[in-house]
Amino acid sequence: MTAHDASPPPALLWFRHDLRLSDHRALDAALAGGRRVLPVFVLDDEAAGEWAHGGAARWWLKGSLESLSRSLAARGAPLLLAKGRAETIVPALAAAIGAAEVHAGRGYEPWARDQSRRVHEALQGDGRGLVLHTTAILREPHGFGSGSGKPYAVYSPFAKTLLAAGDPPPPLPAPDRIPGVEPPAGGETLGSLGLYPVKGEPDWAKGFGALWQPGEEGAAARIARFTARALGRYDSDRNLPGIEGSSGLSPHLRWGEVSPVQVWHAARAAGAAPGATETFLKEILWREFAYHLLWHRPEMPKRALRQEFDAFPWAPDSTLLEAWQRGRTGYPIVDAGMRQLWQLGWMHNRVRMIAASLLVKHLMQPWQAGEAWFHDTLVDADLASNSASWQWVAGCGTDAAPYFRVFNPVLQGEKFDPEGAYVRRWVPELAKLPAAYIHKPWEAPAGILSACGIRLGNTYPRPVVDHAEGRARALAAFAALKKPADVAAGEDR
Ligand SMILES: Cc1cc2nc3c(=O)[nH]c(=O)nc-3n(C[C@H](O)[C@H](O)[C@H](O)COP(=O)(O)OP(=O)(O)OC[C@H]3O[C@@H](n4cnc5c(N)ncnc54)[C@H](O)[C@@H]3O)c2cc1C
Repeated sequence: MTAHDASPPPALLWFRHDLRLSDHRALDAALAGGRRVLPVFVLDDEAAGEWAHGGAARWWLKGSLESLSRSLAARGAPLLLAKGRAETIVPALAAAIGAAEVHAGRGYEPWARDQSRRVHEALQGDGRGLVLHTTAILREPHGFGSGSGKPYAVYSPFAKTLLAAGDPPPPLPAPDRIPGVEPPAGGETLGSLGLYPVKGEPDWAKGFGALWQPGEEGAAARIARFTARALGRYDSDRNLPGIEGSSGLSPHLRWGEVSPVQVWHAARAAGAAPGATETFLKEILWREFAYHLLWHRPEMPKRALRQEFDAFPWAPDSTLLEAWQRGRTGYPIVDAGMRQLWQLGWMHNRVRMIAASLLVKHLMQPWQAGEAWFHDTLVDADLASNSASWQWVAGCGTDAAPYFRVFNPVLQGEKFDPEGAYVRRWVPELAKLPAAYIHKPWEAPAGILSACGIRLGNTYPRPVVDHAEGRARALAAFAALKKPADVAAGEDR
């Protein structure tokens, strides 16, 4: 027997939502015992169905795959790109290279779970195995529950348990070398995957590159920037959309260019005030909670978790929806957020809450319509966090903001963007308004409006709905579902 014969059979590493080389447990396992590896990414839009990556996500994915391909090639194992059904492609490639095992990160979306099952069955039929690893989250949701053994439905005890469990084990380093195998012929190229640009569509993502650097290096740079500049003031500044007060890590986490374990340890190592670090880690746990919920309530992207909301009298209206999508509601903070989303593929968290609240409460549009728009336009579009957050805002999630708490978009703007810096940047037609009117241009005296070049209803819209009227209508609809006492307890924030 020659030394070559004695080497173990190669392994196939199937990259899914974990487009990195460091702290990658599936990669680590694939390489164990000195195995050679074939790294593969499969674009399987059919499996994802209506949740196939949206436009902004596809822009990101292209950049991320480009970066991953470069890193893999430099280490000796070029990435094979493929397009089609994973349960056909992965077993065929495993057979072609004689792999005994396929290693991959576990998927948590209902469609990704079905996909894992189909790939597993197809491989099993060939006498091969699919080994799934935790690459995207901190704690697997299955078998993890509250004292009574039931899955968590409320965030606080969930977060408390995870914080009490202590820091996760340290992240794994990226391997220096990845011995590859000769890839079978016939893969796709980044261009032939057809992610972006889409033929016949305008180049709507042309502004994205100024802010974002998809890929593992971009993620590391963003962590370094955040821990050096903003983590120490995260407690207060994360709510201010006009400054860089949060990490901007969401798309990097979404695509697994960095793991939550790495983010956790980087935040701890930064040595910021314990309060600020803990507040930040709790946000990472909101993401974790969303995955926990999605695993245990796979209907979450489509159906209200609180069933009484099935009877809510939503009033779908395409004109109102479009005014919201285009940033033309007449509420400056909302319009600024919706335009930031369109131009950068990202929106500040506080403004996501205000904009989402206006859509589902003042405008009475079904939360699923907002969820779908975010899915298509966010570079961090993530089925778990997106659906959990929309249900939270709409009041129909298990641990949601009470429905009667209707955000006042003027007060929210004045509180979190007091000088109007954020509105001035994203709604330039209001840029010259004094701060006193920037969140309520309709209250500005005619002379001021005209001096600022604003003609309400022309250069900038009047509010699509009056706040007090919208709030009253939403509360009345809610009252049909709930006891009046719950409604009376409402407050204007
Ligand atoms: C209606 C609505 C829809 C949303 N859709 C998404 C989505 O599709 N994808 C997404 O990643 N986040 C979503 N969020 C959550 C949140 O707005 C973003 O994660 C955050 O704005 C990202 O900015 P950041 O990285 O600077 O956050 P930071 O404040 O720096 O937080 C650090 C990380 O914690 C996680 N995180 C923070 N807040 C939340 C939260 N409320 N829920 C889940 N994870 C959180 C993110 O991974 C984030 O990168 C949504 C929120 C709302 C209100």
